[in-house]
Amino acid sequence: MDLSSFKQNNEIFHTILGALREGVNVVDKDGIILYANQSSANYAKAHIEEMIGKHITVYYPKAALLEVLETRNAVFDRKIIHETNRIFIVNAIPLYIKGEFAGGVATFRDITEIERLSKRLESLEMELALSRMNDVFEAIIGSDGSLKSAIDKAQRSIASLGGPRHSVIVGETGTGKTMLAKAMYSFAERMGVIKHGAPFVEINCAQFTNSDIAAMEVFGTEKGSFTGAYDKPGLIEIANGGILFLDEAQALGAHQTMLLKVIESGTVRRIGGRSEREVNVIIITASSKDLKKEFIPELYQRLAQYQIELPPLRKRSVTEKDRLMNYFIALYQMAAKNRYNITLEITFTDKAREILLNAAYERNIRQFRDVINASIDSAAPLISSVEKNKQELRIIVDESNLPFGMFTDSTDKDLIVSEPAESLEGLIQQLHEEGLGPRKISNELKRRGIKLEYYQIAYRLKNYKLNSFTLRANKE
Ligand SMILES: Nc1ncnc2c1ncn2[C@@H]1O[C@H](COP(=O)(O)OP(=O)(O)OP(=O)(O)O)[C@@H](O)[C@H]1O
Repeated sequence: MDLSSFKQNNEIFHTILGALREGVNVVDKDGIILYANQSSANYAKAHIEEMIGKHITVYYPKAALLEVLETRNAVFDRKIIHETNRIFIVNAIPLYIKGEFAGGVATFRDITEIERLSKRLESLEMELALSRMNDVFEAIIGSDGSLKSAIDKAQRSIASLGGPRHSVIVGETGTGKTMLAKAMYSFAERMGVIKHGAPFVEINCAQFTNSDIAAMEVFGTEKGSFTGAYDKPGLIEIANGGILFLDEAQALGAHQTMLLKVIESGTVRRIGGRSEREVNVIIITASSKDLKKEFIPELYQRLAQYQIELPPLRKRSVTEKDRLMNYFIALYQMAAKNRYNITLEITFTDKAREILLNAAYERNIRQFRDVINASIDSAAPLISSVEKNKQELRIIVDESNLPFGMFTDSTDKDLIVSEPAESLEGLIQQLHEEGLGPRKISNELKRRGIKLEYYQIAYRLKNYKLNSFTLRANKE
């Protein structure tokens, strides 16, 4: 088949194909364009006349037709990202004339908008799933296991027939107290106990330098009560109609009596103020301390009825820890999808997973989450080195990616995760760059509680050098 015979034979088809909204390209067996319709020319931002006789790659560098010419097999529904960043869905078939291979024909459609919308839909679906997860108790991992009684109490404190009660959540740092308080808020909203959109006000009383300042924030101040004081509502007033979450409430010190008064009377008096203001607020206090020692007895008694206890991570079953781990991995994937539109497939090696699940975490679930994120960070490339338009990425996290301090050759059961969470690999490289040899690095690591022999370090350094050499060579 050549250009002139193609023209003579196909006048009618030219008219039909020219009217199609799909792009159509016909090439000979060398990839020279014999025919391109108007839609194809539009997509390529060219004129039909100039395209004819040129090689297909001039206008479509990643043309599926190239594969057809090479393999003589058809290609169906291939998604191709064009240089212009437009996405096409392409079908291409080999062309046989009188039994002889003569080239190929491709039809294609621009699906950029459809793709964009479907990605948006996907991310909205994920957001929705996540928002649901945040506001229903069932989505809290462990709600059907170690947190069952805590959640039962939380529900009762909000939706008992006698009206909502104030409560206290007790648990070590990072065990999910804030998360549970937020779930209680959503539950109260759903049950109609508070109005939809009612305030949820959260404050950590321990963040202030002393209990007087914390109290001024919580209860408000009245002008003239002390030099420089001005009229300012406290968080209790701001939370009126909703929920006030007082984290580390024991830090209110002697002002706990004021809190007790709010709970008893449903009124608040600002610091330095004379009048009482009515407030209708559900107070959820939280503490990581022994409340019997920390709260004034009356406040403790008042709240103890609804003392909701959250277990530390070490008391949670391996199955729950495993579910938590999968949940945090899913959150990581979701973040990459939303931010960079990249679908990550993250796999932890069995060994890495085992070490992570058996380590001890002083800051509980929060630290567990941070360690998982740091491990994935360490195994994943930086976004700057991810190929443009890359949509899928596979990440394997092995033990070398786990944060420093977790890695050990010993069989100790109690691995303590130390901070900062940096990768062991990174630390070795850093020490090496500071001029230390394998033996000195091994000693330094031992000092930091990591047992790694000098020959193991030498091996890692060799790999590191090879990698950085390859990197440099690629750049040059
Ligand atoms: N059961 C759970 N299921 C899923 N995620 C959880 C669970 N418990 C805690 N988390 C997550 O762990 C992290 C820490 O939880 P949170 O901030 O609620 O802890 P906390 O007890 O309030 O900590 P602190 O005492 O330091 O304020 C959050 O990212 C939270 O979403």
